Amino acid sequence: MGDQDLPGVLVSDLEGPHGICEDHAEDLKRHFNLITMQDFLENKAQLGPKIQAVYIWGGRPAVSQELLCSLPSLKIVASAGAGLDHLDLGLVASFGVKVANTPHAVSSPTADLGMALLLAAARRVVEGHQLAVSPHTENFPTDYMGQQVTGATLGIIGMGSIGYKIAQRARAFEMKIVYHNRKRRKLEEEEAVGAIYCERLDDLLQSSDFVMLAVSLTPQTQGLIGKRELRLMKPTAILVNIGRGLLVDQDALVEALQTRLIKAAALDVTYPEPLPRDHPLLELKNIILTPHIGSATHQARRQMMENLVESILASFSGLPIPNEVLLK
Ligand SMILES: O=C(O)C(=O)CO
Repeated sequence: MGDQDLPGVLVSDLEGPHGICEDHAEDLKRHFNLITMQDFLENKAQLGPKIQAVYIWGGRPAVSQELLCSLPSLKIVASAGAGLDHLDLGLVASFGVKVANTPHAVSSPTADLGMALLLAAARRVVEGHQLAVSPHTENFPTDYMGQQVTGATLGIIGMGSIGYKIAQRARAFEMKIVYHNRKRRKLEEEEAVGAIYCERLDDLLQSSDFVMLAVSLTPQTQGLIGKRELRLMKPTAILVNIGRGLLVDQDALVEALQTRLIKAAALDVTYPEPLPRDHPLLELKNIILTPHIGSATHQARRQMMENLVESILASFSGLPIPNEVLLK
């Protein structure tokens, strides 16, 4: 079968910063005729009817009403990662189109990164590296102190699969774990990681040495951590965000870090991404920033691609779709 006979799948780009992973393209091309957004836009009338799936990588391409209207054969929107805040699920469903994502592929690497940020912020690893390599360093200070992780209390906000994997890792650090979630976990799941449910977010904020945001961004969670919540946290507390930037009121966070209302923050996600180069968060010493790399391991990214292929192929064959996202 020639490329043109394979089912059409829309991707943002094949290369560049917004492209799909380079080494994935060859695998994808064995199953699909990959059509880039640019090719589609240049020839909508001919290519639109051929496209049966949209492959979202790094949140792109954006799926708008206009796009959905120009894809009459579309069966599925397959989105890499766990977060779905870039998609209007109701809109997609109204076109009779299915949605799938890859929550299982990303949960372990994202939890690993959450722990890496927690440890790095607690022990001031990035600042320490800068000190150790600086040409101006003559002696190592004896008072270069961090926060102890072992035995500290970790408050996890969002106890889905990522939050739960963080709890599993934190247990190995002998941390006390409290969590806040829309729905309480089963007793045996709580006991397996020694996690205590906090019905009130305020109680978690007041008692935690580390607060980990592992919750999805929804209209209900946007701005979850604002001025009031930051004030409730301990002055020695560290905030880690591996969810989405908009979970936190960023201006309030800047102020809290500048005035030492809290000790430090470690963020894999901000808004926008990247931050403008003159953003006040970039000036602070008590912050660690990473460029949204929760799922960025070769293994996870390959599994994400393979999971998307499985979901797309299942939708074409009318089979149950692995990782289908159902409207709540
Ligand atoms: O899976 C996601 O949605 C992520 O953003 C991982 O970092």
